[in-house]
Formats: sequence, C-alpha cells, structure tokens
Amino acid sequence: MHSPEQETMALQGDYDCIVVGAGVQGSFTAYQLAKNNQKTLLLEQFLLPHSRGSSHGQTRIIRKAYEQDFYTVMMEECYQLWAQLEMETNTTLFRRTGILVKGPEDDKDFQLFTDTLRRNRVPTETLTHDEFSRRLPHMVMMRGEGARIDTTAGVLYADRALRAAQGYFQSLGGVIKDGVKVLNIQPGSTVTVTTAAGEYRAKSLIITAGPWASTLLSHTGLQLPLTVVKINVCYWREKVPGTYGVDTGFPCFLQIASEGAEYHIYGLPSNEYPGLVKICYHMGSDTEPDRRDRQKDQTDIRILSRFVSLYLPGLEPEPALVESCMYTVTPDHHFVLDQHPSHRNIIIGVGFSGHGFKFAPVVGKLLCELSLGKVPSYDLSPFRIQRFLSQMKSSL
Ligand SMILES: Cc1cc2nc3c(=O)[nH]c(=O)nc-3n(C[C@H](O)[C@H](O)[C@H](O)COP(=O)(O)OP(=O)(O)OC[C@H]3O[C@@H](n4cnc5c(N)ncnc54)[C@H](O)[C@@H]3O)c2cc1C
Ligand SMILES: O=C(O)[C@@H]1CCCCN1
Repeated sequence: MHSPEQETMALQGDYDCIVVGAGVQGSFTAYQLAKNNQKTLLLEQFLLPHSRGSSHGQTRIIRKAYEQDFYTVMMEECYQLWAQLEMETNTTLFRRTGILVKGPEDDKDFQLFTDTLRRNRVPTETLTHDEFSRRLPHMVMMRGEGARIDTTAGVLYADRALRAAQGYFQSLGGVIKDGVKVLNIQPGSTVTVTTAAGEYRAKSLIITAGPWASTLLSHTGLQLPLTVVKINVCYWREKVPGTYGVDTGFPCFLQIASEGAEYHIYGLPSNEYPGLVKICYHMGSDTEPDRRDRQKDQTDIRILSRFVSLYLPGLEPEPALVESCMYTVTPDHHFVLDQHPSHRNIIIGVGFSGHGFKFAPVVGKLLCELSLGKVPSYDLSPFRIQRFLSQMKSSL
C-alpha cells in the first residue's frame, strides 16, 4: 500500500482529465471522456453508491415535453444514448409509460408545452374529457383543463443508470476514487486538486459537484447564483393496490398550475415500491447540502396533500413515505454548461435545477467536448455563465 505522499508522486500529471463529483452528470461525463480515449479520474467525496446528493433513488422521468425547444431538441439524442448504454451494459434503464401533461387550457405554461410538442412533431395524444375519464378513471380532469400525452416519455431507472455508467467507464480503463473529497483546486495549464489522499493533476478539470458546486467554485474565484433546495420525495399509498401501477398503464404526469401551487406537481406510476405512487412538488425550501436534514419545512407536503385529495381520489391523501433529495437551482432554471471564464481548462456542469437526469448522456458529451476544445454539438447559449453576468450588470 502507498503512503499518501508516494501516491501523490505516482499520480502527478498522470491524467488527461479529472471529474469532480460522481452523480449522474459526472458519471456520464467520465464515461464520455473514456470513450474519447482520455485518461480520466472520477473523484467522489462519499463512498458509492450514496444518497446524499441529487442523483440517488430508483426512478426519474424522461420526456420530450418541455417549454423550450432547445431541451426537446436535445432529447432526441438523449434517448439514443440511453439505449446505447442499455446495450453496452445489457441493463434495462428505460421503461416507456408516456407522460400526461395536464393544466388549464388557457395557461401560458400549458400552452408552451403544447406548442413545443407540436413544433417538434413529438408523438402525442390529446384526450377529451370523455376519453380522459375512460383512459384514466382514477384521476380527475377539471373543467377548462387540457390533457396531452407525450407518448415517448417514461421512467429511467436512476440508481441502475449510475451503476451502469460508472461500471462501463471503469471497463474502459477509467479510475474512480470514492470517499475522496476535493478540498482545493489550483488552476493553471495543469490543474491540481488537493484531497486528504494527496494531490492529483490533469490537463483539464470538470466540476459536476451538484449542490456542493458553490464551495468548489469558490476555490477558483467564481461565484454563480445557485440555490440549493431540499425536495421532499413523497410516496402516496394506493387505496386499491395497482390502481396507478406501471403494469396497468398509468403514465407519468405533469400537472401545470393547479390551484394553490406555484410550481408544477409531477408523479410516476407505482413501480419501485409496490402500492406507492411517487408524487412531488417541483420546488422546496432553501438548505445547505451538508445540513439538509435540519430543513423540516412541509409547505410542499401540504400543497401535495391537497392536490392528491382533489385529483387522485384512489390515493390516501397523506404521504406514506417521505425521502429527500436536493435541487441546485439557477435563476432561470436552465443548466450551466460552460468553461470557467478565467480558466478555460476548467469546465463547469452545474445548476441542473431539478430536471437534469434525463439529459445526462448529452450533458456528458457536451462537457467532454468543451474539455477537448471541440465545437459543442448543441448551441450552448442558454447555458452560458455570461447570462448571469449581464443580469448582474443590468441590475447595477
Ligand atoms: C426529487 C428529485 C426528483 C427529480 N426528478 C427528475 C426527473 O424526473 N427527471 C430528470 O431528468 N431529473 C430529475 N431530477 C434532477 C436530477 O436528478 C438532477 O438534475 C441530477 O441528479 C443532478 O446530478 P448532478 O450529478 O449534477 O448532482 P449530484 O447527483 O448531487 O452529484 C454531485 C456529486 O458531487 C459530489 N461532490 C461534491 N463536492 C465534492 C467534492 N468536493 N469532492 C468530491 N466529490 C464531491 C457529491 O457528493 C455528489 O455525489 C430530480 C431531482 C430530485 C432531487
Ligand atoms: O425533470 C422532470 O421530468 C421532473 C418532472 C417535472 C419537474 C422536474 N422534474
């Protein structure tokens, strides 16, 4: 066994790229780098797998239904890359269920969703009130509401996906060191990161540190407007088991603008815990990543209880189980995918604002392209750091 000093000596300058943070974004970035023959080190502060960040849990939604075209456009390739990883690792990562997008027909957000679906020719079904009652007899469609199903959507098996991406990365020669927290970053033409286990050096560094991003970026002199919020992940018991089950064809859903709710409410069919349906509020209360358990605010749970009793009469209106997770939110809820403004070999992938999981394969590809100095495959203007700087200037 090497002492930390010997390990430092052995590893200095040894990597093409170091990725900090083995959540879904860092894991897919490392996987893409290894595919591009980059000698890559993936550092994670906790022992893997862990449930302290944003990527844990069994399920996430994947969908093309979005308010902005630029997300819907990226999804085409995301689906392909998810399928590719399924083949490479012989693992099922996706189950198609469709997603019901429902809300007041005249609501601005609801219209943005339906317009994006139409413009991008996403396969959809529109349900009238009668069709809705026949198809989804255990859910309520209010007068004045519209209902579209994005039939491409479904569930991603999240924990499994992280294992698959990390495992494939290692099979390509990538190195993962877990239980190794990055304590400092020294920018330069070779970037040095300091950990309790020694220093590691590489030609480029990619920061995918989720809720801890602000702490890490402070070592590079950069401050981004990121807010960390705790999400109560609520599971609701079916009065009759299977009523909202994945096997009975109940879709994921996104409820836009329900009464008393400022943000969307979303749900997934019962699947990972039989008899329990996951329904969450798309916002929570501010927290600090290492102290989220102190955040006990339950405003979101009250909003959800009311929603469940009004719209899903087949569920008990108190959560049967509450887990927790965090969002790292930007002011406009769009991601940050960019080079560091002062250190071009430091690449930043943060601020996924509670909707980044489905994009991880393309995010990984883009962060890899940025670190290799390649032209990114998509227009990154919605994701540039510059958008915050101009906001700050205009408010002066
Ligand atoms: C309740 C909930 C539901 C969601 N639902 C959906 C959904 O349905 N569909 C969807 O697409 N997205 C969804 N999301 C969003 C998605 O899960 C996140 O966008 C995504 O997981 C963010 O991944 P990440 O890799 O950026 O962050 P994380 O998973 O938090 O990874 C960051 C990693 O960096 C590590 N790290 C931090 N600092 C250091 C350090 N100094 N040294 C070493 N390691 C460090 C952390 O320990 C962590 O493992 C949801 C999120 C939540 C919380
Ligand atoms: O990204 C998603 O699909 C989920 C549901 C909608 C709100 C954000 N999180």
